Amino acid sequence: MFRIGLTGGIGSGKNLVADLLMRRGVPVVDADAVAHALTAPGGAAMPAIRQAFGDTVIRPDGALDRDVMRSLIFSDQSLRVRLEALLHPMIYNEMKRQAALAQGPYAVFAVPLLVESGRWRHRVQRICVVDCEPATQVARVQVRSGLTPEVIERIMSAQATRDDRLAAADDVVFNGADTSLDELAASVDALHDKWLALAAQR
Ligand SMILES: CC(C)(COP(=O)(O)OP(=O)(O)OC[C@H]1O[C@@H](n2cnc3c(N)ncnc32)[C@H](O)[C@@H]1O)[C@@H](O)C(=O)NCCC(=O)NCCS
Ligand SMILES: Nc1ncnc2c1ncn2[C@@H]1O[C@H](COP(=O)(O)OP(=O)(O)OP(=O)(O)O)[C@@H](O)[C@H]1O
Repeated sequence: MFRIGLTGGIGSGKNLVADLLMRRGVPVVDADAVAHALTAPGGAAMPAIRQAFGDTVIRPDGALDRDVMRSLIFSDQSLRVRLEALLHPMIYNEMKRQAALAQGPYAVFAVPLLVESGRWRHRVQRICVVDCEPATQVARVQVRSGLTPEVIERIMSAQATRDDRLAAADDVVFNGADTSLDELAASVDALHDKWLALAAQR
């Protein structure tokens, strides 16, 4: 199957683009969704997380305490590396399992850290970047999560820069501060047509 990697910085609009594609019947395998399932109560990653980070990162219901873990990993790079080393292979394996069930001319892999990670780049035929101004990322995430601009900027500094991401892109969906949802849907429709045509040529 033709494979598209969909990526973008925090708050760029990746989830919106993925939803628009899903509404067009495209199978989307989503790294964030898999990561959340692995760290939910009873999630498969929780025993290893408890072992590596201790009980303070576990909520009473057995789920990952996301606020505690966020403050740990975005203030200490070695802890972020430790969490990623544990979670990323599990995320990847589960995404592979889900992808094997996908049907259709092409599938989309939504991966926030696609450009940063060596794992994905060569496993997709195209990279699509959802792009917006960094200030728009901060504003959107602030509204959505209530995190402070300082915390959001710290998360952004653990990600590829806008330029690095754009340099890796085969396709770009611009979703800036002034992009309406109708404009975003029109960009997604155009890409969907393009990817269907490319998938048909293979
Ligand atoms: C730190 C955690 C607990 C915070 O949880 P929270 O619910 O606030 O965020 P969520 O998981 O929904 O991620 C939101 C966004 O944060 C950014 N982000 C998450 N993890 C990372 C990371 N390791 N490095 C850089 N950015 C990250 C991405 O843009 C992602 O889309 C969580 O992000 C996590 O477990 N991260 C490690 C797993 C990972 O690397 N996930 C990225 C997708 S593979
Ligand atoms: N063009 C837009 N118009 C209005 N709201 C938008 C637009 N693009 C994104 N948003 C809003 O901004 C927030 C972030 O978008 P979204 O969740 O799609 O981003 P993301 O890149 O998946 O973020 P993350 O990396 O944090 O998961 C959401 O609340 C979304 O509804």
